Amino acid sequence: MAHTTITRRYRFCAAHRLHTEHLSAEENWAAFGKCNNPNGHGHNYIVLVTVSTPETEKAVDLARLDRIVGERIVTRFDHHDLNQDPEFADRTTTGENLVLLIWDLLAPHLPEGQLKKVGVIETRDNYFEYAAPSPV
Ligand SMILES: Nc1nc2c(c(=O)[nH]1)N=C([C@H](O)[C@H](O)COP(=O)(O)OP(=O)(O)OP(=O)(O)O)CN2
Ligand SMILES: [Zn+2]
Repeated sequence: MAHTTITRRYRFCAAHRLHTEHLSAEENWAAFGKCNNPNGHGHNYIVLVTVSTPETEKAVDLARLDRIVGERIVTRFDHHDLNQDPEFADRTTTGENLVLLIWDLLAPHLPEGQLKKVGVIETRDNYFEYAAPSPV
């Protein structure tokens, strides 16, 4: 069945430090280099949310999508330190972990099966993505 997809762009600014309590100071530095600096650093994150709808269903309204992403993601992370977020208590604040967390925070609030992909642009050169597994 034909599907249409829409990708909408959101933004937030946040600080983080790549660090894990499971490694020593030296091991953290070896693993994460300058991103392990104790003072942390910031990014202007861009989040790309892709929803897809079969032609027989009504697509999620963009105003509703904005509200969900605003409440669940932007308000939660904008001008915050990601390392202080409870979901990162035992996970490093990598882009890989952030994109998975954003997926997990959004999926339960969207019509079942409509969330297809989440992308996070962290820097000019770093893009992280998680996509729903294709049905077999
Ligand atoms: N596997 C991962 N490695 C790194 C991540 C990550 O999320 N997953 N993140 C970082 C840092 O957050 C860092 O801010 C990005 O580092 P880097 O690419 O070095 O960014 P710069 O803009 O400073 O790039 P330069 O190439 O040094 O100019 C690191 N690693
Ligand atoms: Zn960083």
